[in-house]
Amino acid sequence: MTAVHENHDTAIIDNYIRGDWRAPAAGERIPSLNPAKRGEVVGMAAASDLTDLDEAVQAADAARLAWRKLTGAQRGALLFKAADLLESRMETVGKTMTREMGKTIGEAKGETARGAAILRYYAGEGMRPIGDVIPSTDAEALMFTTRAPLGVVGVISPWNFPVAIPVWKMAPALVYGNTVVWKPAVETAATAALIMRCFHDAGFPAGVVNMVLGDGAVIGQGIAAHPGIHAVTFTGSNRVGKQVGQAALARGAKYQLEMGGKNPIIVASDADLDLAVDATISGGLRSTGQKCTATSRVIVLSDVYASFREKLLAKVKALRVGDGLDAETWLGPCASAKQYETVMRYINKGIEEGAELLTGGRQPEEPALSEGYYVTPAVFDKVTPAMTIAREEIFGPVLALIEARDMAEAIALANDTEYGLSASLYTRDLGSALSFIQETDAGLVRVNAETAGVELQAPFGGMKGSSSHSREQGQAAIEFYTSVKTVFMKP
Ligand SMILES: NC(=O)C1=CN([C@@H]2O[C@H](COP(=O)(O)OP(=O)(O)OC[C@H]3O[C@@H](n4cnc5c(N)ncnc54)[C@H](O)[C@@H]3O)[C@@H](O)[C@H]2O)C=CC1
Ligand SMILES: O=C(O)CCC(=O)C(=O)O
Repeated sequence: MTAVHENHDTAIIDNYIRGDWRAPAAGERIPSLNPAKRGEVVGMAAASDLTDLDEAVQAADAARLAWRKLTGAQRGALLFKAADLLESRMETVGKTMTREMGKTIGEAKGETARGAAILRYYAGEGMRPIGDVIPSTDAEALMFTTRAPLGVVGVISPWNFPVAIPVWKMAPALVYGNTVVWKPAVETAATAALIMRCFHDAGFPAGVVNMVLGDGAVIGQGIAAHPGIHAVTFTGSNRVGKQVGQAALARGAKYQLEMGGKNPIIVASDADLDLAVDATISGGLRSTGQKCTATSRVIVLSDVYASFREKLLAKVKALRVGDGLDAETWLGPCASAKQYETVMRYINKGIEEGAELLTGGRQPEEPALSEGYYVTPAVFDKVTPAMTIAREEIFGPVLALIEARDMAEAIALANDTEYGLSASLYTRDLGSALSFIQETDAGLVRVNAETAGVELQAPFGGMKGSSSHSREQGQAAIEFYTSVKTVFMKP
């Protein structure tokens, strides 16, 4: 059985275990739906149970000794092949991603290209140093560090970056000699199957990389608690992330969590307001605001507040909402009914708590869009730091304008959150930029650039409640996916 029957509109999406596509043991399926067209089923994904998970863990365990014995260059060569395949399938992957979770086709193809670039980056890591020689106090001894893989790594990934996130977790796990059991979000199961197909066609040995689809509470929690899984990496909500971390900690497994954000952009009095407006829109509303790095709080200094608000509103009102497959669309639907309901709940809460909705926050009026989970981009004015829309992650196209008297107050407001993922400042003043860099509590600090958009070769992760204080991507990945061995050797 193949994973995705591309010529049909509805794909049958099986698990991928021990190098083969497998129907779930219990025969159950969950639909992956098109959020732009209520009722359109993109794929019927395996609704696996713990029997399927056990089989995948056994396959990953059986494959790991042979896999770790390969050289990094040999493992990297397979990742290079997977990168070429993913790149060559960009159209199909991009289109499937847009149909499953709604982001525009341009963003979806861009993300697929990013996935290929991440695979290539980690393919190259197979040839790079993995340790240091440390002078010993014993003249006859050679002392050095090397790194060992952890074993079987469980990967739990969300739907908002269905290619980039799992790839930036699986590629380093694999190149450093681990085997993988991956549970993608079921909302993007068809996209996940296309990634697995690249690994399969690249010739990865059976069992090295496995995919088990299913309900998060069953398979995700099953991965976190499974005694055969040595480390767990998770991206998603704070609520689930904490459960995953606790389950892994309880059995002594290594874990890494990347969770939410409530990311601020500060617009200083001397900022180029046009650039700041563009960054606010791009950072806050691209991918329909469904990025952990999305701009959510827009903190503007009093003396430019009114002119910034006017420029922002004019541009936000002109954004075109529609099906992500339509080349004219700037903003697609929310990814699912659940996400749509969450966003509408926050918009209503904002109004109830006294913020002023200046634009958007409604279903678009075009009849052609009545079948999708669309929300017009919303801008709230008169937002105070205590309001729910200023405190909780919304994950939707909602911007909250907050006024600050001066830079000191703006930075204090920016830090007034349980999260600490990304923060941005628009200014021309070096002093303000330096104070912001030093004082802001965020893992990603951006000056004259939007809050979203991470570079694959740089460490990525948050402070405070946004992460387990670890970093992903770039050279930082080696810290999670390997264990350091200090070797002391004498003749
Ligand atoms: N940091 C980020 O990039 C993301 C943040 N979110 C936030 O989470 C909110 C809810 O989105 P969801 O898709 O429901 O996120 P979620 O945290 O439920 O899902 C993320 C992943 O965890 C899995 N999962 C769900 N329950 C689990 C459990 N009990 N144990 C282990 N794994 C489990 C899911 O199947 C998915 O693969 C969003 O509104 C947004 O605020 C969602 C997706 C990504
Ligand atoms: O901003 C980005 O490029 C990455 C965002 C991200 O990691 C996320 O939303 O989960």
